[in-house]
Amino acid sequence: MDYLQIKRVESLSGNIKISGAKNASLPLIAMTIVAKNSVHIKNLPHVADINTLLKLLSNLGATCEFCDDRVIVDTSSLTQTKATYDIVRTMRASILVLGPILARFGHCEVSLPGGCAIGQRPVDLHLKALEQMGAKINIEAGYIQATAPNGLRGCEIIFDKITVTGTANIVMAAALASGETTIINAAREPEVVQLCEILNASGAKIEGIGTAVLKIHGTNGELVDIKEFSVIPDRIEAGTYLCAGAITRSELTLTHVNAHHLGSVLSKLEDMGSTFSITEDTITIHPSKVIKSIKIVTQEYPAFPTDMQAQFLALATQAKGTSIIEEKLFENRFMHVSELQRMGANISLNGNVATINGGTKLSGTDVMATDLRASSALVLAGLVADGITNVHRIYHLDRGYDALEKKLEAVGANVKRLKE
Ligand SMILES: CC(=O)N[C@H]1[C@@H](OP(=O)(O)OP(=O)(O)OC[C@H]2O[C@@H](n3ccc(=O)[nH]c3=O)[C@H](O)[C@@H]2O)O[C@H](CO)[C@@H](O)[C@@H]1O
Ligand SMILES: C=C(OP(=O)(O)O)C(=O)O
Repeated sequence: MDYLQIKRVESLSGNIKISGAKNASLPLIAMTIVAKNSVHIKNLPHVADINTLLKLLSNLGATCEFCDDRVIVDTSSLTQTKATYDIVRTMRASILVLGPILARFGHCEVSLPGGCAIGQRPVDLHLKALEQMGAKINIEAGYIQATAPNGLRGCEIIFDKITVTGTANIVMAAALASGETTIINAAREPEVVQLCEILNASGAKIEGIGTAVLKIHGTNGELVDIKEFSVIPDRIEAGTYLCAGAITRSELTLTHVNAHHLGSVLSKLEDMGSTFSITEDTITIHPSKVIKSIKIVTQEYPAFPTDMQAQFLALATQAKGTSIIEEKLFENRFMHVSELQRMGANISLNGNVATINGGTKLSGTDVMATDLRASSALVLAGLVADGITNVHRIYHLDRGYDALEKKLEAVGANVKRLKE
């Protein structure tokens, strides 16, 4: 198994190119199931989750030609409609194939994803919405069995909670359904916006894109003609490298990035003392010597993302004073706290609220990554910890960070991928 060895660095400098967004690529790859043509997707990140979803589609009968950061997916030969446990257990986002396969074939089986390291993460809202659209859903032997022999029908869906993949799933299903579907309390994340925009550019009709109410006019089973497109930049990867600049007090420039997607992250970093120079596709962080303490509550977009909570928690260990971070999305997303404590951080946890008494000296040691963003939080801590930090179980990190150690090394960090 690989691990990352990180040595303390005085400072970083240079440019980091941001990759395409994992969380945008996944629904966009699933979307190829509702296409009548082969689809050319550009700017995909080199991360394990993308390979997993492409493997799932290949198992179902699609052809996927992957070259560098591009893929051509052709689902015209897709015949299988069962997403099996061996793949779904490695990536929850496999649930994204449920809506499109059901809408196209009238039946689909997907292994129940179950919980994961950050929380229970049920898919009840996806299933309830599909039932409202006329699907019959049966859960048997760990599988979701969904049928809609007469096709899905548009209707009004009110999500009790905002769900990102739930919104994406229903948007794709509704695009092929008959009639009009209204999703109330829809997710407004840029990744959902891109999915809707690509579908619209391909002949679908979705109104209210980027708002909490989406109106989707179904094509009544007619597959859509999807044009070639490029995945939006990864705002969470970008946020992570901005935290690397802030924690090492280094000026870094991110390229191929969209600052409009990073409003709440930039605003919190500003509150902590950093300033920024921003162009259409670059962000340069000018960090302050003294990092100020912060108060953060994770919420749905456009508020502060849960996917940046662990990285800001690592940053807060180096701030002057006491920071408070409240996690509102996932009940178990503080697993990095005990590892940061082992490095010397002064953090107390009370339910879903972490209190971080900053300004502690961290010392490098062996630490265990517990999930994707916990992994990058430990890397950030390792950049400023005395001695050597070894981050183990980085298969979590590899799910969602494209060449993290290479990107950090290129700006002067001492990060090496080694074998156990
Ligand atoms: C691949 C992808 O895009 N992953 C992102 C997506 O995950 P994902 O789409 O899985 O997260 P959701 O937005 O669905 O989850 C939000 C909250 O709703 C709950 N919920 C969700 C669905 C449901 O049927 N029932 C239910 O109770 C979840 O447990 C969670 O508490 O959004 C999360 C929240 O921004 C991010 O952390 C993930 O990085
Ligand atoms: C939680 C994340 O991803 P997933 O929903 O795929 O687990 C993430 O990207 O931080």
